[in-house]
Amino acid sequence: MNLLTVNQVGKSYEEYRVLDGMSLSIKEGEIYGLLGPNGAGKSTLLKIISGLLSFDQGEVKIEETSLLAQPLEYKKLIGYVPDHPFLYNYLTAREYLAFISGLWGINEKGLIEGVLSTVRLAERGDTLITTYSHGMKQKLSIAAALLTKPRILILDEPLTGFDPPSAKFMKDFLREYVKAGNSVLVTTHILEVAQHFCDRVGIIGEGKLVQELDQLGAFDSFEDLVISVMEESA
Ligand SMILES: Nc1ncnc2c1ncn2[C@@H]1O[C@H](COP(=O)(O)OP(=O)(O)OP(=O)(O)O)[C@@H](O)[C@H]1O
Repeated sequence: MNLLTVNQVGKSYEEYRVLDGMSLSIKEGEIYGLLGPNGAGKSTLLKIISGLLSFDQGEVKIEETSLLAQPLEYKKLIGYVPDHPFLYNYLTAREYLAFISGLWGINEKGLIEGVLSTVRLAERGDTLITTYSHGMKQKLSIAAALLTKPRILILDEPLTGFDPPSAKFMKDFLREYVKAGNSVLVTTHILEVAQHFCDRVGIIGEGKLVQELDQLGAFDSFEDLVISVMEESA
């Protein structure tokens, strides 16, 4: 069953048409990787799907909840983790999560401790964010995204800058998350991550999806294939 549907989305930055007839569906329980050359529009699409950027045409929905028609309900169903998360450095993790919960109007006992321990930050929850490493900031950003119990997590380059234990933690965490009937959408330039971590990938070119691939483990020359698709659509 499709959890996320992007239908014929178009987006221009002034004269420049970044997305033009972009359509994409992500199934329940799936980790979907979005690939494409620099400047293809991956981050733009992620921001549109996350409800952070307006678009000129088309529609986006999670199951039957429409981004345009029911923005607040829609945004609770989605958790966005940017590559460089914006955090308040002079708050502690617990204070930051309390602040974000307040913005959503959430006051659920145990929720903050739950998300902190999910990302294994409970022990450092009372230290200032400014003292955190890149990986810890990413984990905190995920914890914040989990506060609304979203059905889809959207992550821009999620494994960049992680040490091997943190990268493994992140992959295991996301695999468990989709097993519970949720979905994950990631962008990555690392084709090994795309092939061995994602269930399916889509390649963007000329503002739309030019190819989707599944059963990724079966490809002997995945890298060559992806590069040739990108070059053909450049
Ligand atoms: N706010 C903006 N105003 C004008 N142009 C923008 C803006 N944001 C992005 N662009 C342009 O839109 C195009 C797509 O950018 P985007 O960041 O979505 O690409 P990307 O596929 O994520 O690239 P990368 O792989 O390099 O991260 C680029 O040409 C970029 O310069």
